[in-house]
Amino acid sequence: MLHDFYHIQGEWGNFHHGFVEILGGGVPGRWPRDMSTMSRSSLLGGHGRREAAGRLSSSRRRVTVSSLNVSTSSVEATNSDIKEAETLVGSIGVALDNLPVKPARVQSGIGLISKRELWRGEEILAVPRKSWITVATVKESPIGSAVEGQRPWVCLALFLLWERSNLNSPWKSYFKLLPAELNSTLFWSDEELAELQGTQLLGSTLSFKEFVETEFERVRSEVLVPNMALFDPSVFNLEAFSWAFGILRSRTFPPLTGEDLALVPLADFINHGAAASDARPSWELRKGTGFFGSQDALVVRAQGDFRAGQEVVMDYGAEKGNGQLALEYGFVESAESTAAFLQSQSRDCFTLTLEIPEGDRFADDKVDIADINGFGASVSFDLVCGQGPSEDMLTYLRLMVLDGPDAFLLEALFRDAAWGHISLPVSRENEEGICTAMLDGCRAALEGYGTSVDEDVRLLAAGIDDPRLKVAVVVRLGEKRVLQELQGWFEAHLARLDKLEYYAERRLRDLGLLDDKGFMTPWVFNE
Ligand SMILES: C[S@@+](CC[C@H](N)C(=O)[O-])C[C@H]1O[C@@H](n2cnc3c(N)ncnc32)[C@H](O)[C@@H]1O
Repeated sequence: MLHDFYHIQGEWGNFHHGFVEILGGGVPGRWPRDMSTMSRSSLLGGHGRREAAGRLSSSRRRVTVSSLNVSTSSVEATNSDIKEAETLVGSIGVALDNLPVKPARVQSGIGLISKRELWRGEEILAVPRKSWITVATVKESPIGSAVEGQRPWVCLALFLLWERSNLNSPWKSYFKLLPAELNSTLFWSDEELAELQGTQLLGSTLSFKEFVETEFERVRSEVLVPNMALFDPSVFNLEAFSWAFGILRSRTFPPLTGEDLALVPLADFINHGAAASDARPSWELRKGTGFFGSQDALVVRAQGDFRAGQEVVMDYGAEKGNGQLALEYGFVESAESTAAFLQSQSRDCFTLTLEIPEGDRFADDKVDIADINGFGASVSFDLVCGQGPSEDMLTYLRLMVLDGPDAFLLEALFRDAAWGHISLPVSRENEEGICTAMLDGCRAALEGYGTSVDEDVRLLAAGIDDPRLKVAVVVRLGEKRVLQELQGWFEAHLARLDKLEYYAERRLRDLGLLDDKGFMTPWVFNE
């Protein structure tokens, strides 16, 4: 089953839950089922490089991706793009002169530059609802009745394709400024994707492609074919639909997502950057009172302090790893230099999906215990460098491998307390079991990559000119670093199994039958 626009994530899925909850389809990272086949998504399937189709303005910029250092990107926003952006600001009812920011050419295409010093939390612009592109906008358009009942993102995608050829469109300037080519991995050629061999990003990318293709087929039969007079097949084709999907994924932010999905011209010129220090979202909805024409507005707030002349940036998602940035936006974040990059691992991510095997003889009890504690038969854990496995992940692992003499903890009598009991080591066998499972899984995953950590480090140090190749190297290196660290953690854990206290000792101690040094108390001894 395919899921909604914002939860289309495979099991990267919630590489922030949901990176690809596209469900189904051999996405790497699912343990134990795919332990041996992890990270071996097929590259077959003819996903050639796609040009955004349809009637595109010839003045379209090609936005290329930054890579190692987001500020090194080679992007071509022309002076006429900036003029167009200024026209756009006027056309959406915002007075450019009153704004503390202005559109400008920056290394990531068009961006916003501050005209004066800005403080964290300060409002930098507000775009009134009437200038947004929403489902309501689509409903009122000539294609409104044809898209009735479709999901918000589908409505908006079709509207984008419809409206960009409308010479009288109130968003004419906006459409001229949308990039014709996107760098999301969704638009990479087979050759480029081959550089992602073994990565979760490859799995997620292929899941995205499949999702978009399946959706397009459905939309074609439900909307396009029955309304041929409205939808010219040369404009409303898969390539164009994929482009529209890519535009929506890369230019919409909370809170205007899901049912409230909206494109907000001007607000979406803000680029991603590390200067953002405020955890609060940059996009904020201001409800209008209705009095004196006051209407809802999308307010963009500064997430950090900015000097005059500095580019104002926001964080597209502190929880997003480089793989997710590459998939959704076509760039990765890292430090200024290779050396600094190798130090910084904040965007290195790997999403591990664990599941209780259906064939486990205690599967029903285990799933029941997982359910009671807010987990399911399968759970995704986002792993990042420097943090080690979470307590929940260790507990879930212990539950997964619980067997033999420890299985009494699965009995109905213990149902409510079981999670608490297994949140600490249960037995040496159980703890060894989780280490072995994880070490096997890590090894299999690492073997699935086309290159080693050392090879990637050498490539980066030598300098990579091709921005997409850099993205690939940064992502695959990041995933491997997380896996290696995890491997190190479980190796060390395995070595300390003799020093851990297990369930049986804990019980005796709780009952006062074991002293602090682990010896039986005399009372027991005398028994
Ligand atoms: C919301 S738009 C921002 C406006 C965009 N720069 C433009 O020219 O229209 C998001 C897109 O901008 C680009 N972008 C944003 N931040 C970036 C960064 N830090 N490095 C490289 N590209 C970035 C990516 O192409 C991304 O998909």
